[in-house]
Amino acid sequence: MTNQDVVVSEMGIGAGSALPGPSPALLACRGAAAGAMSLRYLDLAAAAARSASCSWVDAMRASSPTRSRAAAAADVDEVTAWMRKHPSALGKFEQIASASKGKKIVMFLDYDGTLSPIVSDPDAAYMSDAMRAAVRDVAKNFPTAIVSGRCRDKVRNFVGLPELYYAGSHGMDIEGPSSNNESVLCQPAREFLPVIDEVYKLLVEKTKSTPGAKVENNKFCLSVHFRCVDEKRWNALAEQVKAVIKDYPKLKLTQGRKVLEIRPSIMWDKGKALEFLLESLANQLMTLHAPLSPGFASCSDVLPVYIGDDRTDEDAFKVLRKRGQGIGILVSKCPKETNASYSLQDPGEVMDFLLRLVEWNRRSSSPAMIRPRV
Ligand SMILES: O=P(O)(O)OC[C@H]1O[C@H](O[C@H]2O[C@H](CO)[C@@H](O)[C@H](O)[C@H]2O)[C@H](O)[C@@H](O)[C@@H]1O
Repeated sequence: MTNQDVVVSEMGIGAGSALPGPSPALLACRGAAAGAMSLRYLDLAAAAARSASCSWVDAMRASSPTRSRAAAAADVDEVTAWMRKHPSALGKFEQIASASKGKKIVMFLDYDGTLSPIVSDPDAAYMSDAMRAAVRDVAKNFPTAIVSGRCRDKVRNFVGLPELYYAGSHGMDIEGPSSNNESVLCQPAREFLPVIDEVYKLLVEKTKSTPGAKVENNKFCLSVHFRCVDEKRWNALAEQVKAVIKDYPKLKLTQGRKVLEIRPSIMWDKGKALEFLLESLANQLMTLHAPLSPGFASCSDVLPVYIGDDRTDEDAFKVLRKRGQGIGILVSKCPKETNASYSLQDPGEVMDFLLRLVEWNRRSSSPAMIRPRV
């Protein structure tokens, strides 16, 4: 197998398989990106005829439409239908709260596009102080983990809360709260470190002729950023990336928001990280409250809530669906194919949801008020 055949797993392309058919909703977003409103099925056929790198580029456009594009994205009926399937987690807050009654919430939060707004410079994706305070409050109430494509150290520095769990490099680098003696808990791709460093250097060299291109070293994976590159050069840049990784059959390409990601072809993703963390966190809860019991993580007493905005978060949403346990919330302004059950529009709404959850937990765990007799 050559790397030309390797996979954009989030789009459902297996090695050597046909191109993915973007959903009508995705096409609508992409259609808006092109300034056209009625692409849909005709475009599906056209999309299938394009080259693999074109499909990456199309998928990247679809995954991160600009605000005006998103606003124009789909017609009202399509948005209404999508919202019916993935209602607002704020609008349905009472439903979510009642699903968590008697259960211990475990909170999983993606970083970019979920806690911080998407910005042009990946090194300047700061989280607001208000969001940091909200996440700190969440962590006081529920075990909380940040699950990110970023290098673990970088995302921990951005968030700045040592009491949390962090899963960096799309879950391939997991650490516990800094108070733990052994804070690194899981690094399933350790053997790939030298090859990732090698490919990083090659990609920097290869892409330096493309104005605006940026390669980010996320330790166990790499990101090639397209956001500041003229769209006319996107196909050529995708080709440059493919030309480098074709010699590395143990690496695969995936796609995110205006980014191509290069990572080890191991069966590990944000979904696996969620399962690993659920097991660790649940065991920790059990040692605090009752004797350790194996398999507690699958017990119905635990309610994982995962909030994320990107294709890579779909691996975690899928795990929740498969387990029939927990709540997946997609952060998106426009219809996207997703395994999440609920939606929020942007990091501002994520913060409102987190604050509401904290307030609900505070009220429901405080002793009932004793009314004076009259
Ligand atoms: O899993 P995440 O925490 O969502 O990380 C995914 C990627 O996020 C970052 O890139 C994205 O955000 C940047 C800053 O807003 C933006 O410039 C870029 O276009 C987005 O793709 C991060 O830089 C990547 O390394 C992560 O893989």
